[in-house]
Amino acid sequence: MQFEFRPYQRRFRQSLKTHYGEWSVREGILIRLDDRFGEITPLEWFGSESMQDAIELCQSAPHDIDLDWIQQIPFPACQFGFESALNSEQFQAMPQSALMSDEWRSLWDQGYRTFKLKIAIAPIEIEIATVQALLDQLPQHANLRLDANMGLTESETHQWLEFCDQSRIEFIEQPMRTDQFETMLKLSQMYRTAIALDESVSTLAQLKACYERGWRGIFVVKPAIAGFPSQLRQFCREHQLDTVFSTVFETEIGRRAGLQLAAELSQRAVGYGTTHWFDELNSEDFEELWKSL
Ligand SMILES: O=C(O)CCC(=O)c1ccccc1C(=O)O
Ligand SMILES: [Mg+2]
Repeated sequence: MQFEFRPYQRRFRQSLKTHYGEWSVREGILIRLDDRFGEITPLEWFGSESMQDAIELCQSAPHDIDLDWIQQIPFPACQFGFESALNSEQFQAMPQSALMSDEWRSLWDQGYRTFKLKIAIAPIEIEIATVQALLDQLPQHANLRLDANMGLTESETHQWLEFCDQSRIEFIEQPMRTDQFETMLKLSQMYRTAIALDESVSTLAQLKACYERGWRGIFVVKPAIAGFPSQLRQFCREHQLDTVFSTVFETEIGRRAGLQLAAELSQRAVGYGTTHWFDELNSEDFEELWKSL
């Protein structure tokens, strides 16, 4: 197969604020194998390879690539990009969760019924009050998820879970650091509100390790950084994992491949409602995306 690649940069309409700080430009790589497309979107702070690693891998690739070469790729975001290019089929629509910016109403009008809010950015009392105010406004049948990106202490996590148990929150995502696994496991058994692991399970190897250590709560799966889709599919099926599939801000190319896996493997609304965060590279036509770079 003839291989080509094109790096891209995509600016957020407004920077995304998380516990890690602000994110203003997404960098990735579109790849092409004959007439099939794939996408590489590293997320180094989640433990994937860096953008530099991915570029170097693409630069060192032969012009004519075969399956053996693809199977030897050592990096998870590259594994996803190449293998999903081989297998790009059609995808099925799934209910989507919108990553909230300021306004939920326009997202509601676009059809979203599940929303996700980043927390652990401001002091906890302020954030709990904000979430309460939001719940007071949202229609009863809306779902709300909270994502702390590892930013809470154990006592703050208790505080949030107590609040969530009194309200209607679907889950809290990655409340604490990955080295606090045992504490999160204990907390997941103490409250009605579920905990979803995200940073703890960003690659398939980590996901397997958390399963083996006893995690039976929700697993956030970011297929674009999880490694070979074929291996991910096999593990999720074998163990009937309760999963939420989630974007790392791919273009439509990586996103379709992720949604296709989600439709096969997950029951929950997918965390791919993020197109409102970008003005550029929003086309749904792969050829057009490719040509624009
Ligand atoms: O999962 C979603 O609903 C939206 C995507 C999201 O929050 C995200 C996007 C890029 C990197 C990290 C994260 C995250 O879940 O922490
Ligand atoms: Mg998360």
